[in-house]
Amino acid sequence: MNTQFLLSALKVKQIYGTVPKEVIAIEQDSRQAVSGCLFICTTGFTFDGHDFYKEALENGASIIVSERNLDMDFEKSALVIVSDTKKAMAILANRFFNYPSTKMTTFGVTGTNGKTTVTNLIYSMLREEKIQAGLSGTNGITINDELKSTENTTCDTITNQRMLKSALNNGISHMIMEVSSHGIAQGRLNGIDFDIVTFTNLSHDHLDFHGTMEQYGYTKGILFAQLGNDLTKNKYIVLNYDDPWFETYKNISAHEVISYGLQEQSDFYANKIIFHEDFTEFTLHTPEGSYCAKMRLLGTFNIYNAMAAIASLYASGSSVERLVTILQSISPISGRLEKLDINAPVTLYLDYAHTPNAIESSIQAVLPFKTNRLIYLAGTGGDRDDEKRPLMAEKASTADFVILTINDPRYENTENILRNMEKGMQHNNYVLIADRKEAITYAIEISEPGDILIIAGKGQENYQIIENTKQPYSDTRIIKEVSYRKFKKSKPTLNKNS
Ligand SMILES: CC(=O)N[C@H]1[C@@H](OP(=O)(O)OP(=O)(O)OC[C@H]2O[C@@H](n3ccc(=O)[nH]c3=O)[C@H](O)[C@@H]2O)O[C@H](CO)[C@@H](O)[C@@H]1O[C@H](C)C(=O)N[C@@H](C)C(=O)N[C@H](CCC(=O)O)C(=O)O
Ligand SMILES: Nc1ncnc2c1ncn2[C@@H]1O[C@H](COP(=O)(O)OP(=O)(O)OP(=O)(O)O)[C@@H](O)[C@H]1O
Repeated sequence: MNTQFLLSALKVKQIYGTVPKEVIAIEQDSRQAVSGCLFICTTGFTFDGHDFYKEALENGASIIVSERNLDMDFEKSALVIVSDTKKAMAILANRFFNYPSTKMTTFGVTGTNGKTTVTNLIYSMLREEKIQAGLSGTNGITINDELKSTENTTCDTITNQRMLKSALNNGISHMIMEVSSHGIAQGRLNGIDFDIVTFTNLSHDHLDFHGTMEQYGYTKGILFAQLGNDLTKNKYIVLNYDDPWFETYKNISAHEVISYGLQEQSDFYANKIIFHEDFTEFTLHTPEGSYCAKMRLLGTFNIYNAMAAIASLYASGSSVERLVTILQSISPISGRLEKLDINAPVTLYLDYAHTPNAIESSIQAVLPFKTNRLIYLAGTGGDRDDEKRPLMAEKASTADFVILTINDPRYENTENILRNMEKGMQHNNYVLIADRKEAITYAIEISEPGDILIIAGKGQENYQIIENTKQPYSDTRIIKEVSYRKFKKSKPTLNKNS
């Protein structure tokens, strides 16, 4: 791209040296810098990108964008000083990739729980309609059904713009993005022209980062504000009417609100709910009429997720009747209260619950089928929100027996994590087992015919974070091996992803 044109998007404070005619790439990570690229220095939580400009130059960067003067040879490369490199990064990335989000229907889904489920439902429904759709979130980026893993649920600004551009080049017309509160707070979404933003719910999580629930809620609200005030475009906010943040969020943007919930006041509401062991039935009332809905997803929380997805697609112009038909055929989302086929006299669910509210929701979902004991394995991560730990154990206490363990220890002392969680236990039927594999083995070993087991915390993730490295790890693999040993009924079917 022509450098003058690119830089004219900014109020530049000072330019040292002569800028080259063209910029061939933009990068914020010196390790990714390539010949002829523009490197932007941003200050992070761990490093200051300004400390890496020399590495970027060695890798061939021809322009450095910085907040301060740097010791450089201006004969060889140029230095552009701006007041806020994070803001500049989004402005430059959007211009460099030519504003791809403005050329697609772009969905953003945020909330404490349910983002992956709702985004996957929207994606699957669109794919079922043969619409070219892309998806980004906790499981990575999927373009044309091809999955690429990513570091974050919500990628950094430049990766986002590159992804959107690549999606556009691949013919994608609808992009669905999981939006984390970290992503919003760090401006990773700046410049993304969302058409529909959807809110699932807000409950205790990530307070190590946000400090208070108010700050956490405020941060989520920024996404709704970012829909803007330009009413020449039809944009929508899809909100959970039953969440206490509904009233706050509904007034944040000038755009129309579409609400969903279990109360008649919502635009989309569900009643006459019948829970079956393998599916759920309910009547869905919508602005287009009432329908008998059926889905293979379980629990009241998934009725909320299904309504969030349907209401979001209704906002983008889909027919509700058609969406209700498609919903029936959608498979449960991998690792989200997913019933695993282990050919045993117990029922075992793999779940990703790692917040107090999610644990409560997953337990509520299986209670209608409980005939014997409910055994719940709850895990949490090290070096993250420690306030939620006792609250998680408190919610898990609804189960008859609880195993407290760890998801990703990182650098934290495992004893410390478990003792923290233990404080919330409401009865004495529990054990603390730091090693997750041992904990899962224990849960299955003590199970008896008729028991329900929920193995929560990691879902289908294929790693465990120990110190700062991701070690290969899989709950599914352990579950299948141990249950085969215990029940010896069928050989476990393991594929390379399990
Ligand atoms: C705490 C946090 O959110 N950190 C995120 C942040 O990293 P950071 O601020 O620490 O960046 P840094 O490592 O200090 O680097 C600063 C700058 O120096 C540059 N640098 C750094 C090193 C080097 O050698 N060369 C170099 O140029 C970096 O590219 C960067 O531009 O910005 C990075 C780029 O956007 C993110 O990848 C990183 O996510 C880390 C890995 C992370 O674990 N984040 C979690 C908390 C997170 O964001 N989670 C949410 C999901 C939460 C949920 O819902 O469960 C998510 O969206 O993933
Ligand atoms: N709408 C909901 N309300 C409450 N709990 C939910 C809801 N949807 C999902 N859950 C619970 O949260 C877990 C994680 O679901 P999901 O992955 O869809 O959420 P998420 O917001 O993407 O999570 P994360 O941000 O951690 O990736 C599920 O396994 C389930 O236990």
